[in-house]
Amino acid sequence: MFSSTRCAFLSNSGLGGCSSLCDAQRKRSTRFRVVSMTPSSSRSGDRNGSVVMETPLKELKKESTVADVDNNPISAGGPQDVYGEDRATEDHFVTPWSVSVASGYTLLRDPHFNKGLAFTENERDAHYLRGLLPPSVIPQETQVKKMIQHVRQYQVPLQKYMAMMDLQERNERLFYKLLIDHVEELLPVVYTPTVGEACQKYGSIFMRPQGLYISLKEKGKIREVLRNWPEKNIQVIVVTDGERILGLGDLGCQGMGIPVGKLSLYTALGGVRPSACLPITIDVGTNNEKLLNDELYIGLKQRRATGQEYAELMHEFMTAVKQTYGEKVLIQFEDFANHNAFDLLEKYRSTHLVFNDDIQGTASVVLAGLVAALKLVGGNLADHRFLFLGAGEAGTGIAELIALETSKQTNAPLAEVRKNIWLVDSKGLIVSSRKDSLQHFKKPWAHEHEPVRNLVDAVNKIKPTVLIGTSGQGRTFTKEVIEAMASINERPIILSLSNPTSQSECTAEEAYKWSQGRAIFASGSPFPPVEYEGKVFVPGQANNAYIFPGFGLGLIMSGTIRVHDDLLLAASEALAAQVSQENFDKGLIYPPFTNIRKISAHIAANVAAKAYELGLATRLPQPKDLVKFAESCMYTPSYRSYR
Ligand SMILES: NC(=O)C1=CN([C@@H]2O[C@H](COP(=O)(O)OP(=O)(O)OC[C@H]3O[C@@H](n4cnc5c(N)ncnc54)[C@H](OP(=O)(O)O)[C@@H]3O)[C@@H](O)[C@H]2O)C=CC1
Ligand SMILES: CC(=O)C(=O)O
Ligand SMILES: [Mg+2]
Repeated sequence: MFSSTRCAFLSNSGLGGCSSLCDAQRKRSTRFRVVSMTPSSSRSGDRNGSVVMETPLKELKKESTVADVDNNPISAGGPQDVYGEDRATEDHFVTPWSVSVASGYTLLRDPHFNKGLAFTENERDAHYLRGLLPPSVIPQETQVKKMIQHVRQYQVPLQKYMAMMDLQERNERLFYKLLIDHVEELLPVVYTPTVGEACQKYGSIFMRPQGLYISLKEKGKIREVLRNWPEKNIQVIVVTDGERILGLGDLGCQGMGIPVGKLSLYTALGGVRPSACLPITIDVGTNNEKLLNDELYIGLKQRRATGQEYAELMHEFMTAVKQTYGEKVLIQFEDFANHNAFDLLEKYRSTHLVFNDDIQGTASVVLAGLVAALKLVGGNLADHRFLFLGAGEAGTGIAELIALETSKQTNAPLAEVRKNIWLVDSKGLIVSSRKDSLQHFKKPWAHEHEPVRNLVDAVNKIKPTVLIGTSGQGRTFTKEVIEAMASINERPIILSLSNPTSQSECTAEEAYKWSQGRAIFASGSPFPPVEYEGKVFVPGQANNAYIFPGFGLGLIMSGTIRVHDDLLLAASEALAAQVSQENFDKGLIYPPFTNIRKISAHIAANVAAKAYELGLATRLPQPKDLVKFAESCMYTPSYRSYR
């Protein structure tokens, strides 16, 4: 469909494009690095199957009319979202290499550059859009208003989710603007709880791949698979193997919804460029019988590989990522089952920039909430007693960070402060006399105590001031449990962290009602405000989404090369400091998500400051004002003008 005059070049960050480089273009393009799109070519086009011609930047005069360079210090030097078009000789380009994206119909189909009806009259003339759009020019703000109405018209959360995914596929900047402007309303749509249902039904709602699938079939070829991804300057990868998706269990390959959702929060909440984010699902099979028998299941139809086969695939993946994207790419492990999660973290934490969100990110967010809660209930961490239902990744991760912080505050040995923290798993209270062989991550919590089988008895015996649910089992904080907490404490702190909503240990209403309105409550998935005896209680959301976007930004902007526990403490401290008196007055222990970008900038700054202090940051010199620097690094989704 492209004539020689209309066919435009494709930039390193533009999707889709013309199927071959036309002659006229080829002539003009010799001064530039130009990618001719063949079916196998990628956006950077430095691979077999692409025609690549490069010209160093000095041969291109810098020009001032390209208004859309990502003004982002942390992406400088790498491929950026730069729009140009095929008037190559007019020196329209500012990147070191590559330029230009498709124009006309192809431009409208490119989610990175599409602006829909917001294309101006001039842009419509310049980019061959005349006639391809209805005549009205509608600014982005108005498009946002229209889109939020569109999403609101759906009553079913999954339909809202699909409307959002559809928008992300059509117009990325509008998607992010909408998400940022309506974050409280849309977080439950693109993230928990709805993303859980989306993963369960991924096979039937699957439209277009949104991330990379690396299965056992790709063993031995993972570097090649990584090169198939159209973006080259990757800064954050969220990877899952789908074995423990939220509290929904093994969803195999359909767990992809989680990395996709988490990374959209990296951008919306933390300001990391979308093109720097790569969602990955490792498919080693699934043990979910329902999926194995489902003809629409999108993953490998085999039982999960384990042992050496699993370890080898993961090792090839970890090695390939570092070789492809370098030392400083951040890898976030997400929703692995605990029998792999702890081992993977242990194995790679000293060689890669990795963290496990469920173990470490969750710990950081919960510690922040607890520190804030102490302002309402009084005392220091050391004065409190903690009981967990659930002793897996989240439970033991949080327990360890509380112990670490308490030990720092009191100078008491870790082993000593751990004695104030108790965990219950599916077999009862974890005590030293337990006959079953405890997994290694439970052992530090096996204190001297008689065996206790159930949670109510554990509450009555341990007399905790804080009860934390990390069991993945819904409605396990029964009336009896919450009444017991309320009889022991004037202000019981109760956190039901399990996701999605169906797995929450109790609802907000139950927590407030059964404690006669005295509980300080937060949950992993959001609950609406509750009215109890004429008073409105607003529950907080204790979710790692508060931490990982800002945490990741802090690591990236400082060029940090390893994650140290002190960085998680720094993130936690920064989040706790963002809870205002107004929030406390409402009984909240987390600030609202409406301010999340500001919160993320503070988290990023505190994390980066600690990384510099520990000598882990490689971006030198250290910026003077790290909060401002963090803000300046953030991607903003406003449309750029294409001149
Ligand atoms: N709010 C947030 O930000 C986050 C929330 N989560 C949520 O936390 C939940 C747990 O995640 P994670 O820790 O990774 O999962 P794990 O599988 O690692 O741990 C689950 C733990 O719960 C225990 N358990 C299961 N059933 C019961 C029961 N009936 N009674 C008591 N204990 C039980 C398990 O016992 P056993 O060891 O004996 O099998 C295990 O110790 C999930 O729902 C997840 O969505 C996770 C991360 C972040
Ligand atoms: C929030 C999260 O990471 C989880 O539930 O697994
Ligand atoms: Mg998770």
